[in-house]
Amino acid sequence: MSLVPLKDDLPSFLYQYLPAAAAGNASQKPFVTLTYAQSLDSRISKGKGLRTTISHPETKTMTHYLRYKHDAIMIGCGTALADDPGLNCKWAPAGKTSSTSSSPRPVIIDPQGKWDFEGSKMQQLFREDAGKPPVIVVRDLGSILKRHPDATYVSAPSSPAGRFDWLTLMLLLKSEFGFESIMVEGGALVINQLLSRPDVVDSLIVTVGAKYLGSEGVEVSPPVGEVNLRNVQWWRGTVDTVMGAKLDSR
Ligand SMILES: NC(=O)c1ccc[n+]([C@@H]2O[C@H](COP(=O)([O-])OP(=O)(O)OC[C@H]3O[C@@H](n4cnc5c(N)ncnc54)[C@H](O)[C@@H]3O)[C@@H](O)[C@H]2O)c1
Ligand SMILES: Nc1nc(=O)c(N)c(NC[C@H](O)[C@H](O)[C@H](O)COP(=O)(O)O)[nH]1
Repeated sequence: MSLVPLKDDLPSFLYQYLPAAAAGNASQKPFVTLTYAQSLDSRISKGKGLRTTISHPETKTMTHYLRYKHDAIMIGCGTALADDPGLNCKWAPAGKTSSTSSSPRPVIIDPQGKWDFEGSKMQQLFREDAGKPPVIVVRDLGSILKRHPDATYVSAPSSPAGRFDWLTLMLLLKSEFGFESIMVEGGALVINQLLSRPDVVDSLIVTVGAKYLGSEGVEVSPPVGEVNLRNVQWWRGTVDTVMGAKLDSR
């Protein structure tokens, strides 16, 4: 499925929130952009396991533009299992065509190795030379039941409860794979943790769709309570709005 054209004013609106704006900053950590689409009632899907369209076609194109600007795209395995996402980039600058090389490398946070690359949309795109194969972050390489030869598995240190620390994880992904920029697309569990990590997240880009998804929907609401933002700007599209911001560390 092809994308509608990128709105002319989006690149300048987005610029300060993208990795290029931080080029030259000598950081051990990759540039991390947290981005997702939510309804007016702060839901990112209609219900657990239900893939739900929130973005208007023009903000969907924006998401692919964001993918173009990052080395890697990260999701939790809840999203991989629910949505079977492709995670490639279908946007290209004028006069160019999208390709595998312009797609970010998918990174799946899957401590117990529940998601299988075999039979996935990601595998289909990889076979069609339209997307890169994923890096799958697990807790213990020895415990994965089905290993796929085209996927790369990496283990990360975890807490006794099985949680990875985000900063450690991002540093590991940069040192092992050379990712200078990582776009995190969700889902809720991942977003809710990262909203309180200004030490990890460099930019926040949220699409707000003009719809409600109801109380059964998967909610974004950080458990830590109040999260303050700075450098806030809004872009207004035909139906959606997009907020660009930085997490406030104070
Ligand atoms: N609208 C959007 O922009 C958007 C984006 C992504 C996903 N979604 C929706 O979100 C829903 C999925 O969200 P979710 O919260 O169920 O799943 P998720 O994608 O956040 O994945 C959760 C899983 O990731 C792993 N994980 C997360 N944090 C971890 C950590 N610190 N250490 C180790 N493992 C960790 C765990 O296995 C956990 O069960 C789906 O319905 C999907 O459609 C919407
Ligand atoms: N920007 C955005 N708007 C939406 O309305 C929506 N539902 C998502 N959801 C993000 C989630 O991660 C999806 O699984 C991937 O966006 C699917 O990716 P593909 O299109 O298959 O490449 N993201």
